[in-house]
Amino acid sequence: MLAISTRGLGKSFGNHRVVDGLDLNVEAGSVFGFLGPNGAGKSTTMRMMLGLIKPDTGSVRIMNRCLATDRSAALRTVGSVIEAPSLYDHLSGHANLDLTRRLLALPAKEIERVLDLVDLGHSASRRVREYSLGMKQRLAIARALLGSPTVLVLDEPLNGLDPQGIFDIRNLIRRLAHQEGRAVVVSSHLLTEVEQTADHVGLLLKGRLVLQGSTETLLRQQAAYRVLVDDPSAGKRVAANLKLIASEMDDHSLILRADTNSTEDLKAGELARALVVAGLEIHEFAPARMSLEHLYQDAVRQQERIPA
Ligand SMILES: Nc1ncnc2c1ncn2[C@@H]1O[C@H](COP(=O)(O)OP(=O)(O)OP(=O)(O)O)[C@@H](O)[C@H]1O
Repeated sequence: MLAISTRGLGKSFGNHRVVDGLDLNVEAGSVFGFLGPNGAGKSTTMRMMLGLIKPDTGSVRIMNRCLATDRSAALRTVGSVIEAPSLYDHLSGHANLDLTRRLLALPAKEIERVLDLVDLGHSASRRVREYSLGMKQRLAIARALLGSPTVLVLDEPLNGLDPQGIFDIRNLIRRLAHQEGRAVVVSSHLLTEVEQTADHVGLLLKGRLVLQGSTETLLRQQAAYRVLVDDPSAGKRVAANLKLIASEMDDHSLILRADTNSTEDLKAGELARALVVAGLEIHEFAPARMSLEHLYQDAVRQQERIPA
């Protein structure tokens, strides 16, 4: 089931087409990583998903309700944290949540439930000004969870966090999707983090969706090999002759792969033969995993070939 879908979603500011014909599909009970560099249009898209700004073209459906024609029913199923969490620093975590709980006319026990979910029960009576950024982020997510929305939209929730903060938020996001059955949309430009968190990804470049699908499937689509040879520079030349993309790792091994836009598959035998024929000594040769970073670089290269 689709928790959020957009069809032909578009938005311009003046002459600048910031979001251009997006068909996004966010599955229920899964994490959707919304990727793209700064200025790609992620926040604008999320704002349209939440009804904060009006699209020029296209539509948004949330839990099968049309945002334009059934706005309050559609938005009732969504919680969000957009940009920096706006919390009252001089109040406790509990008091911050209580303000929103009262506005939503929810029972008092709802606060304990969301505090438990984000693992902040022990710090609930402390003032928010004493919280780390990661704790503030978790508190903001707790607030978004008041009322048990089935969909959560989080804009850059990992920004500015230290490794422990990232780890906590990543686990929380996965738990909310996989154990609690919510759809969580997470925007980010941190490819490695999203690769470890998101079940599905969508990559936005200059307002256009250039890649969308299951993270696992996208990464498995194309063969890649990790090769350690005695002369990495010569290895790179062999790769270039075979029209392969070569990335040199810190240990001087090479990750060799076909461009994801190429229809040619990379054959291990052909590659090994070419390296040997070039007089290289192969110390290691093993299948390698593609990364979102690779897919991202390919998508950027592809887009540069297409005139805007
Ligand atoms: N209200 C606005 N008026 C004019 N231009 C805007 C407005 N909001 C966003 N933009 C422009 O639209 C483009 C996309 O911005 P957006 O914030 O959606 O990108 P983003 O992918 O979320 O990037 P970032 O991570 O930097 O926020 C940018 O060029 C931005 O300057």
